[in-house]
Amino acid sequence: MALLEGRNGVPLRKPPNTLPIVGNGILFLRPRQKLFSWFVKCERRFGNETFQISVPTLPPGVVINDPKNLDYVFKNEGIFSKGDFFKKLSWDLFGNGIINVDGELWKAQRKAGLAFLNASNLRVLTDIALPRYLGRAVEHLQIQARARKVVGLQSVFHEITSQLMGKMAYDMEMHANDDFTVAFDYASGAITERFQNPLWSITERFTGSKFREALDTVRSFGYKIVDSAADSKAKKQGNHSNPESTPDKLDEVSGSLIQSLLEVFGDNREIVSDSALNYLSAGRDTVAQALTWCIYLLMQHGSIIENIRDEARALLENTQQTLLSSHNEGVNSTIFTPTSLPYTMATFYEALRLYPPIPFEIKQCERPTTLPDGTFLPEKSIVFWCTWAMNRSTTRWGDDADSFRPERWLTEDGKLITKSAAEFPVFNGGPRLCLGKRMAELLAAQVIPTVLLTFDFTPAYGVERVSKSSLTLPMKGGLPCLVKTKAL
Ligand code: HEM
Repeated sequence: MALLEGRNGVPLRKPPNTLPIVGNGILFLRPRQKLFSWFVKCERRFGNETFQISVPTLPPGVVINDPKNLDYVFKNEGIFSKGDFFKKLSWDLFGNGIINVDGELWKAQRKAGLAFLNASNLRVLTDIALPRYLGRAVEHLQIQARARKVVGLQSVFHEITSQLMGKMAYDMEMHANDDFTVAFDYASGAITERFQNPLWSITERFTGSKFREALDTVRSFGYKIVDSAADSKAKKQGNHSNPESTPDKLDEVSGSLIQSLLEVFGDNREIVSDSALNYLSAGRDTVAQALTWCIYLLMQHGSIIENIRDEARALLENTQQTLLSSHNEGVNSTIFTPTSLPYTMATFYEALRLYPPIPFEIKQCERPTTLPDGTFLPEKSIVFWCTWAMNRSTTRWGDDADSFRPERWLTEDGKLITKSAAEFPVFNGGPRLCLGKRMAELLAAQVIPTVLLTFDFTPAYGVERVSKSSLTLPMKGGLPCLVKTKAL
């Protein structure tokens, strides 16, 4: 394998404390919070300069921080692929799912996803499904408030996104605390550890029995989704032939993702199952985590909560609507959209900036290339960017980059500022831009004002919350809160 040569003939700098042989490997064994801080320190030391990283588990690699370089990576999907390295380590969990493949297999799954997330399905999501599941969450919180019980808010958000994805994508009832979810969480943590532990293939032989059990649970759930899709198709056909039955719009679109996958991949049960599981993980965990970190930050910034409430109340008053109404099943939250609530969306984006649900990204070079800053990358080398650190760059976000300040996302006349994917890579970019970006925004626009107008939240934890080991950013121990119902 070729070695890194440098930039315009000059060798790339290495981070301080790089050791002979193990390079920066020891750092990768430390808790992820320490690793995040290390990347932030490196970003502040090197700025936009690409630097070299050496970890015994990784092929030769560089860390990029310059949006110009990232833009080049996004636009050259043919050069920068998921690569053998990533695929090998995450294969047991993601298999042939969209997150783990390139080429034709990726294209076909992306097409199925685009069909699922079309405008008319998203309309059913915002107008019927979300108000229903959000309404159930509000009811649950009201009961907990009356009982003065501590509530785990991360689980509440997870429950909303599980029900939503379960019904719309798979036509299945799914919940946040089912065996599959627990097993998936465990397996995701174990896969992340593979990226840090050079001896994983040996250590897992001795310590991996729980991991293997978790993978079995995940896999059998994948097959359950596929089998249930076939049943549900038959049931629907039966209903249509019955003139008495009037399926609601949600029933009509439910299961549309799995049905598209079945159409594309026919009876290849394994690929359909891998793909379904990948979509499930991409679609429900990320949003639930983003909402959790957002409320966590808001609990430390009471004035921002008041601004969100004012914005949402003004909208309800102007349109003479009420949020909780006995006529609706669920809440009447449809009026809350990304366009109608710029301050709320600025807050959501600011939370995503400080706590990006996918904090690290890795690509591998399929052939030699040179980045726009002149860094030469040989075939198979790794390109690494840490969204967590890029989003805290003082060069790009100012001296207060560490502060939670939604106003930075607003123009003087209150309009939302948009950033390019390379400047703000939270949703990735280029042809592999997150397929669910719009869905995530629609969810945030309804969930955040609804819960803040209906409840006061008080932290029921003593220390700063951190993320646990995972490919995404779950809050370790969840977000325990005391909840008080507000008079509307
Ligand atoms: C705040 C919420 C979300 C964030 C921050 C987020 C972020 C991302 C990121 C960074 C990637 C690139 C991952 C990689 O290739 O390594 C991605 C891909 C993807 N996301 Fe999201 N996502 C979110 C919500 C959603 C939702 C709601 C869905 C709906 C199903 C979704 C579906 C996908 C899919 C299918 C991909 C793979 C796209 C491809 O490779 O072509 N995401 N997302």
